[in-house]
Amino acid sequence: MITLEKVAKIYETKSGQVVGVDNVSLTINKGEVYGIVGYSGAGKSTLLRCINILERPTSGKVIVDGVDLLKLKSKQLRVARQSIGMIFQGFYLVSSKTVFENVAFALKAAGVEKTKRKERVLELLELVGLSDKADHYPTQLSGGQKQRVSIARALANNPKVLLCDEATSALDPSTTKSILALLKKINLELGITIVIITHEMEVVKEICDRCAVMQDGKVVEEGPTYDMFSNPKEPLTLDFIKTVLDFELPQKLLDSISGTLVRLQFRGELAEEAVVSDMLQKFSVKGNILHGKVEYIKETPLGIFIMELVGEKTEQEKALAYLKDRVKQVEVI
Ligand SMILES: Nc1ncnc2c1ncn2[C@@H]1O[C@H](COP(=O)(O)OP(=O)(O)OP(=O)(O)O)[C@@H](O)[C@H]1O
Repeated sequence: MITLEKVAKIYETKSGQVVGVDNVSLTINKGEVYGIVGYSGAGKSTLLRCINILERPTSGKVIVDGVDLLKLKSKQLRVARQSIGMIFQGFYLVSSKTVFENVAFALKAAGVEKTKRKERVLELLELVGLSDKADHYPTQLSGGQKQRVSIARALANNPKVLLCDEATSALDPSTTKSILALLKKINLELGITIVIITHEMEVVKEICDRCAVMQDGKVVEEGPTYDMFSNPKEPLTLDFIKTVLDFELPQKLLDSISGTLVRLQFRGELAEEAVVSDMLQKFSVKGNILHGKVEYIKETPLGIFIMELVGEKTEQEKALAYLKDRVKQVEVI
């Protein structure tokens, strides 16, 4: 659905050139929810804005739904942009217009006739759960409701792609969850491809099928979200993963450990969870669980346990070999 080929954006500033995006090549599949994460200044916004040419790349190719956007004249580009909706952290609603008018405006701008607009706006407000707020003004809405209006507006002209620029960063955790649930519904029911930029791994964990990690304008790692969480390759990816799966043990506890400290990681299905109790029955070792969690990465469980194995050295070694045989990832720490 979206192909970026060696996309670069270099800003010319008074103090010299600033690299926004540095030769990024990516493919985002139709119907996918794709996350782009990175710290502030990594180039996420610039890259996202290159997808709908809000930011014109200095070089490279941007192909959306088979159309090479950089080859289009400005009028053709305006039409092509109708199939790419966008929402922002700051909502950008028109404060002097009602919720209804804010959404209707997008239809008017696309040339939809007045009689058809009303029906479509009501349908969109129903989709985002705001049918009762049609006559309200943006100042009368909560942050989550404002984002719902902006989602309705972005979907007005039936886009194939929805770009989300830190869409939940200004929202509290529970409102974030409800907006992510709405985006999930839009992706599943309408088949819209979604690209989300965020610095929150919780967002990626919740809805992204695949994701990319950016630093200094480059993509440093990319892949299925589950693989990124269960087997991060780059230190930066690990940094982000740790914001969700932090397993640092207090130094005082570490100082008191006499046995072998083991970190087990597996898909948290029940059958595999029995590995630990099987191991404790088979060998003369005790296992003290010091930390344990099953996280759901887009609904697929990932179990991580840290335990201390205590007992005779040879029994510990046998127990460890047994664990290594049955569990995909076992690490002595
Ligand atoms: N209009 C501009 N003119 C000059 N430099 C810019 C411009 N926009 C972005 N940059 C620079 O490009 C780099 C990438 O910025 P960008 O906003 O894309 O990062 P980001 O990862 O989205 O950060 P944030 O999360 O803070 O928005 C930064 O060094 C930034 O200063």
